[in-house]
Amino acid sequence: MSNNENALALPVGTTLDRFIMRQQEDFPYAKGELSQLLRDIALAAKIINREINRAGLIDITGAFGKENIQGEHQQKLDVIANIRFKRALINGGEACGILTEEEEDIIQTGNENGKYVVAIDPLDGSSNIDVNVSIGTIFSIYRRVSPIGTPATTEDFMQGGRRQVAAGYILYGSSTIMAYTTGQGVNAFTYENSLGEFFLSHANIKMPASGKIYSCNDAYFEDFSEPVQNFVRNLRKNDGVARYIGSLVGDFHRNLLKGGIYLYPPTAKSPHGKLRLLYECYPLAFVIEQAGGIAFEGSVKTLDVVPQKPHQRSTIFLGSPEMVENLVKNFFVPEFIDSHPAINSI
Ligand SMILES: O=P(O)(O)OC[C@H]1O[C@](O)(COP(=O)(O)O)[C@@H](O)[C@@H]1O
Ligand SMILES: [Mg+2]
Ligand SMILES: [Mg+2]
Repeated sequence: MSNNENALALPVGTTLDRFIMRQQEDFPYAKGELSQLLRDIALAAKIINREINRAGLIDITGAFGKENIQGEHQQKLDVIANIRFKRALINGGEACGILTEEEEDIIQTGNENGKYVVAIDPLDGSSNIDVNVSIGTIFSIYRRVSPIGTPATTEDFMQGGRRQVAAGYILYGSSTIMAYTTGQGVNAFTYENSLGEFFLSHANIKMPASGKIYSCNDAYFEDFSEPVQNFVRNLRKNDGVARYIGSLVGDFHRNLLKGGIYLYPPTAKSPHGKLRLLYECYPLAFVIEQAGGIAFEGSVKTLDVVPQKPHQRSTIFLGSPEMVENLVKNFFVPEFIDSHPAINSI
């Protein structure tokens, strides 16, 4: 295209679809199933984006009136998002099973020839739904280990964080962004409402090595272990900037772009952490490692945590590498480091 033509008709950019197809070309054996799965997730995200944008105008705000497997009161949008993703994955045909925050058991999609399973947090940041604060979706994809042509099994989901073939999130904020990795870096796409398309807006994201931002719920500060309290105190003393939206996806995305650290240590209320390993911690750990950051559970890297149960919780410290290393190497007591040799791999 000539410069005049580009000046006359500004290029709109690379659509998510086109980017997925180009990435697929890197995998000569690929048949397009993972590409289709990513497109199915993007489609559900577009529909949820439309519903979130007009949530106050249609009766989809407030509590749904039931509790989920986590013992949390479901919001209507939690349930709606769960339905939308299930439907998109069932109709898409590539996922044989789904594990979702909103349901206890694995969902059999009926696509027994599907090669993948998806673990998903359909709506992240539920406490912010009705107050127009950024919320999100988090997803993690594995190639199944159970035989093709049979129902999905728990084993398909319990392969461990390093077996994810793709992971990412959608942020429904001032703009809607889908960011994901397939192990070849992290790219983010911004949704263009009028064209109904996601366009590449952040190519090959690299997280700043350090930063000033720390994100943790200060209300639990007294519960934090002394090393973590000292780490936060030290940040406060050294121009640290406290930012906590209370939506993991929102806090994560900001810190990914600006540098920073998100901490959800053990608390009295959540002694094993609050966040869920399979559909919150693992996927964001995959993304952050691909962007040059570190995700740490407290004694090992998050992606090296061995999964025990589908809905298990985990503590997490994830962010800019220098900040996580500083926490682990300078604030964790030597005895703790000695008794947790994996720390030295940080
Ligand atoms: O209110 P707390 O304890 O700080 O927890 C906030 C965290 O809980 C979450 O809302 C949990 O996710 P869900 O909303 O998907 O349940 C995170 O998004 C957020 O970071
Ligand atoms: Mg969540
Ligand atoms: Mg959720």
